[in-house]
Amino acid sequence: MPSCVHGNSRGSGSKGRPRASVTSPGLSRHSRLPLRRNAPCRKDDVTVGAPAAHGWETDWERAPEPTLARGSAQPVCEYPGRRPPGDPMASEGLTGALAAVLAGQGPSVQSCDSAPAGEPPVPVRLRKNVCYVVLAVFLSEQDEVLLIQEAKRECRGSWYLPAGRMEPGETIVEALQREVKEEAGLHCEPETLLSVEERGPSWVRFVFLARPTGGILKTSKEADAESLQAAWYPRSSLPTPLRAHDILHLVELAAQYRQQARHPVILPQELPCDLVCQRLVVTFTSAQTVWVLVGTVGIPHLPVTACGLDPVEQRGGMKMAILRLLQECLTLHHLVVEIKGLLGLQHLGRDHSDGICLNVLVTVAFRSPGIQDEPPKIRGENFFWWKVTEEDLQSQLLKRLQGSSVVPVNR
Ligand SMILES: C[C@@](O)(CCOP(=O)(O)OP(=O)(O)O)CC(=O)O
Repeated sequence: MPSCVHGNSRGSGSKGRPRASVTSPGLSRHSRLPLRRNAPCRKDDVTVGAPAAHGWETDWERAPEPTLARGSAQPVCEYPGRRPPGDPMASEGLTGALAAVLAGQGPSVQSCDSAPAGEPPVPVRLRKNVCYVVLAVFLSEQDEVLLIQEAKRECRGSWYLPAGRMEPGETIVEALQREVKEEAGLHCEPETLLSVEERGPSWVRFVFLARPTGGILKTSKEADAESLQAAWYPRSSLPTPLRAHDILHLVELAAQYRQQARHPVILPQELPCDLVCQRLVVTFTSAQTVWVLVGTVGIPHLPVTACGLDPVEQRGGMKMAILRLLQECLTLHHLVVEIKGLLGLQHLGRDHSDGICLNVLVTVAFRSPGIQDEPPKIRGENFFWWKVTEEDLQSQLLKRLQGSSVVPVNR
């Protein structure tokens, strides 16, 4: 049975009683911030994106004061009258959720564990307070790249990859297919996410490796406001001028992926979300043992942090939201935190739910080189370290960590 490790909560906060890491008017102290205005914020209201192999049937009643086991090296909380987070039911739920996230899927997001201070985050609105961009890299077997010639006044005549801003109500893949059809005349299917670029939570670009599935390449005779034409060029001799040189790195990413796929196919999961948020798989490894940070407010879950659209979080980028959550439970000054990249992406875009959830792999390690075979202490009751003991899951997670087998963010 996986063990859970809590920080010594007695000395911290309000007499060890668990508290919601995020408070919002009208919510009980033990709830998490609901993301969907019309969705109940039940404590265990989490559904797995894929058919729920591991249901969340547990009807958790928040126990009274947890008692600390005596004599244990690490204070291990026992919850009388409540299954402890290490309980097989909770562990099975966590195993299911982690397996789903590692498979590029993910539970839908109903609430978050951390949000910017002050007012609850406002729901995102595409083209109003967030801009999502889709971009396609087509790389033929002859190592040729599909480029389009821009028609816009400010960049007319320059060459770029097919790209464009998403429109309200469409999914990410629908936006990609629309932009490619408009600018290059081709039908396409995405093969995998290659990269995600962000300039803070209000501007995110999704870069895909894609393949043509039909249509007729747009020639200069079909020039219109979307583009002047499209053409294939050898990767070693792209036309000039380019609209921007940022696409050179993206073309190289595509070529590297073609040579050796560093991560499994990762495609957007059509799951609704109201905010720009990140579900974290925060890991600590020692030898071949791996722990994952788990949120305890409600039913044990992979923690979710909401990104703010305020100038501070804009300037700091989406990593700010990750560091904010970690600061709530860890003493970061003696730790090294590394954001490895994406395991998955969730968005639907219907019914005005324009949010996205990025499933992000993060590692935490001690700065000092000394041998540390236990994860860093956790402050408070809202999180604990879950030791992943299920063999297949543990080896999957270690493999992703060792190979950095994730979609890069801003790299
Ligand atoms: C990501 C871009 O470089 C290219 C896509 O922008 P466009 O101006 O081509 O968008 P549409 O008008 O919707 O087609 C723009 C940016 O945000 O940097």
